[in-house]
Amino acid sequence: MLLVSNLQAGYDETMILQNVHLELPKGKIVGLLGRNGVGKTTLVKALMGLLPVSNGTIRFEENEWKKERPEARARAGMAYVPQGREIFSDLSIRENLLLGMEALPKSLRSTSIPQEIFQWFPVLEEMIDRKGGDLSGGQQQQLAIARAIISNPKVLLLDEPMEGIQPSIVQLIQDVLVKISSEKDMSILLVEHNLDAVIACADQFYILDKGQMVMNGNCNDINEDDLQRHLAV
Ligand SMILES: Nc1ncnc2c1ncn2[C@@H]1O[C@H](COP(=O)(O)OP(=O)(O)OP(=O)(O)O)[C@@H](O)[C@H]1O
Repeated sequence: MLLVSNLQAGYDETMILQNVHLELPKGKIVGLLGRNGVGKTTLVKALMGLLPVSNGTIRFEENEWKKERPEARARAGMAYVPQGREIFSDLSIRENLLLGMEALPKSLRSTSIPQEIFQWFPVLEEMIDRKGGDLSGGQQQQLAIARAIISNPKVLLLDEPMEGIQPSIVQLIQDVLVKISSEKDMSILLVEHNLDAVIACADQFYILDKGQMVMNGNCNDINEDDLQRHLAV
């Protein structure tokens, strides 16, 4: 679905990512782990077209992404939930969700919110007219994910969705991710610090260290000692 080869990207003169390889198969959840500042967000931004790529390739289905803008990537089926969520605080849950449908072609847009969104995240229906800024952190994160998946993307990029969220909501988000990846055949890249969250819901994992992929594999075969070597601060 998404294949990254030899990717090099960074900010102005500072290269952060070096020869990065990553494969996100259709309908699978891939965890991207790494310590603070190793380049996880930089990679996600490069995939979404928010940062230029200096070298290497990003293939999405049959296309090679080069200079396509984020809006074009969104229309083609990529959705992104940035770290810190970035929901619209002054808009209601309903208005935030309706804005999420803007990524769909006009002919597919609806004026009503698909019921499945509320089956996954019931609290959003209960509080539908409440402003985004008046929600708890966990409720805002549910809204941010719901807004991203409302357009039925093929690929969902999530940057640390469990950060600062209480355990019961972490569990709910993990369960929803597993459900939508299998029911909708959605490919999910889950950027995480938290190894337990990746083990709980991902199929495969990658570890980034100082801008390079140092380890990857299947979550069923994780050797936690090896992983901790790369993740310990
Ligand atoms: N806009 C920017 N301009 C210059 N350097 C930046 C910019 N944003 C990030 N960096 C640097 O790029 C490096 C990688 O940052 P990045 O945010 O990708 O790491 P990360 O792995 O996502 O970290 P965290 O887990 O803390 O979010 C860091 O050294 C950071 O200081």
